[in-house]
Amino acid sequence: MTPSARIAAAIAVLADIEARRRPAADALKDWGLSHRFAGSGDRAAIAGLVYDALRRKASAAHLMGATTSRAVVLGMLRLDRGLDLAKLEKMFDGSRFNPDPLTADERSALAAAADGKAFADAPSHIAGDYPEWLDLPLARVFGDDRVAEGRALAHRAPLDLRVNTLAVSKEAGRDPEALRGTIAAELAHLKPQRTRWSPVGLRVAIGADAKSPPVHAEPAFIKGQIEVQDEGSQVAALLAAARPGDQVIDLCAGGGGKTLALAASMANRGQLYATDLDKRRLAPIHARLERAGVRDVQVRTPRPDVDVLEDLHGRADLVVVDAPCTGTGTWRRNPDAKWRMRPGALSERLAQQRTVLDRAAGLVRPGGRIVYVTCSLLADENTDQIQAFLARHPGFAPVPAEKTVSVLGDAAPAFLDSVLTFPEGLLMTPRRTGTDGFFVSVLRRSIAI
Ligand SMILES: C[S@@+](CC[C@H](N)C(=O)[O-])C[C@H]1O[C@@H](n2cnc3c(N)ncnc32)[C@H](O)[C@@H]1O
Repeated sequence: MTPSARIAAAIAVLADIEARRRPAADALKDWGLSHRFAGSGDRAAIAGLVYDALRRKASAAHLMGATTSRAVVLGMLRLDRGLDLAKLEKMFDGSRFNPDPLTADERSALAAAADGKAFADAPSHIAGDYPEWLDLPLARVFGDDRVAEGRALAHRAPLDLRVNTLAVSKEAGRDPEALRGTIAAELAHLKPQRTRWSPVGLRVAIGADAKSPPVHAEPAFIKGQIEVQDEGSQVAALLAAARPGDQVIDLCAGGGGKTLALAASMANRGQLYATDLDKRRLAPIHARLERAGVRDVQVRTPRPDVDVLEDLHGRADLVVVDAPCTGTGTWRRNPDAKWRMRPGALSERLAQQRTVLDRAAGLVRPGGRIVYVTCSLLADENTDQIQAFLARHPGFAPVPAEKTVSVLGDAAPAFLDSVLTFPEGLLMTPRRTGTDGFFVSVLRRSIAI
């Protein structure tokens, strides 16, 4: 397919998403099924156009003065891909498979982008590309920076990998930097860069038209030496500071992303218990633990009316609560979710977070810690949730961010400068740390019972 035909296809897929209010992934899948001639490169490029258009949906529509899928794609091509009027005229030529020629209105809207005034009077939620109802909640956290934070969330995320020190260590010694170097050399064809904060992270940039590389087919992945994990998630697991020999509970283990990282910090020594409310979410963890060479994890699959952690009450050195949340910090990766999110979903998550935090409180030993993590940017799910927890559980106190970050070693001071800090914890964002948005709060239980 030509670049123009791909654009026409992306406009059709977006129109389907809007008309049938369906998830982008479903609409893209259907398009693929009914256009079997399209190769994998075409499909990836069309998906890239659709997701980029969703990322810039509000600003692109504002620029074009229309909310149609064609307007949103045109606005995105101008704002995000930097295509100027002359280039767009050539691509929108109306020939077979290509989009119709530009109208006079479209031409003048696109020309206006060049003078930089198109957003001078735009409200924050349009300039920052997020839903209007979230303007106040985001203003509460970021103030006037919310537009810049929203813009950073409207860019594509890179592909981040975590080097699994458990699986590589036999070949290169235990020094994480040496292990990272070994894997970086093995993946040289992907041009990985060392991540800034995580000492075991590698970052692969992905171009606008490029597919995500098939990491799952890499020998290093098959051998369990790398995992796909956003650097923010890696850092959140590092800040939990699980140590070899600890008794650790991962209460919301899901598919095990954090569990695997915690197990690596513990160097397979001690005991890590992984559980989740939903056994279907937990199921993939078994194969992942096996592939990663993790030996110190017991998976406790939930059972109806049974407390599968009953024997662990008041015993854990560390309980990690990777809480269910709105995912507002991951909008780079899920631009579709950004526009689909509703206030009802927030209240539901808040109730779940309360339940799981209260459960965690009963599991920690005196002197032990809860590490509460969300991939949300909203105060309701982060600082407010922790304040309410501390009011219900006066035996816990937050550990200051300055102390929490010390596990990052040489990177700690710059990391502390980059994050937003609160008495209850710290917040990473794409704009500040180049990661997904993650809130981390460390809560220590007092020794006195
Ligand atoms: C953010 S996801 C976890 C992601 C996972 N830790 C990872 O890194 O791949 C949140 C998880 O919390 C689980 N959950 C929700 N309510 C819970 C509860 N009351 N107790 C335990 N888990 C719960 C959900 O099923 C979901 O898998």
